[in-house]
Amino acid sequence: MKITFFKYQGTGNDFVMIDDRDQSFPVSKELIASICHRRFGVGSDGLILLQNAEGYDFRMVYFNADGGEGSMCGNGGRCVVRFANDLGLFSDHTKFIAVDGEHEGTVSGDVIRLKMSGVKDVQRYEDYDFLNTGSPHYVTFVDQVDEVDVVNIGSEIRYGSIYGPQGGTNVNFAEIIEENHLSVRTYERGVEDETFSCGTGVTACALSASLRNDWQSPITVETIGGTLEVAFQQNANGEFDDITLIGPAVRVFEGVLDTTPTR
Ligand SMILES: N[C@H](CCC[C@H](N)C(=O)O)C(=O)O
Repeated sequence: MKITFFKYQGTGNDFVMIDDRDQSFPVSKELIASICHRRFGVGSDGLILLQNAEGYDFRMVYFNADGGEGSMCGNGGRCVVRFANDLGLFSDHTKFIAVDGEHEGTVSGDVIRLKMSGVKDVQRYEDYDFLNTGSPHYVTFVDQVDEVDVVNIGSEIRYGSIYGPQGGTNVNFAEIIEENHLSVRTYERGVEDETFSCGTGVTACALSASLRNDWQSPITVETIGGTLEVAFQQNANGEFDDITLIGPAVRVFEGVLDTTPTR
């Protein structure tokens, strides 16, 4: 079976994107993992299906590189907004549905803004915070993020901490560069590696830093793959809403997949 696909990336978090409005994509963990594989397939951190959804411009269905259906993906959400715009599904403002609920997005030149789910509960501990920004994130602050062994420490926390048994967590290491400015590296579950950027992780780090340092919105976050901005509001109960993830998302190429097994 031949399937046309597109490759998108947002700050170096890359995705295979498929227009699945006719729902013909043969979803299977093995097929998706083989497409995302960087040696045997196209190579990506995840795969996204754009489907029709009643009452919305589209539905985003996200899978991690291991082929498992993931929770929300912030950079993938920004990329699918760009994809839907490229397909002509909306002109500058869109409303779509994803696994964690409704999202809004806007396109203005190079910049994609994605409204994220609200965050009610931040579990705070001395050495780290744990919060769900659409996906679960462990956030710890370090002095020199460049020096961190992200893969080894990240996988230890992902599998070994109390978060391991419940489906695991993504693990973020954040360094404060100056007020309202962070540098973040992320170990992503489902990719089981460091990625160049993680949108829900960057969002989690920004919210955690604002709580710990009393910073106001917006917060700028450097990742390996580029710069993102997180804007938010905190209501009287301390909950975060109107969270927006802002940054570039671009189409890289298109191609045709042969879904007969590649290995
Ligand atoms: N890269 C994504 C996160 C994917 C989440 C996934 N790794 C999981 O929690 O299973 C992002 O930009 O938010």
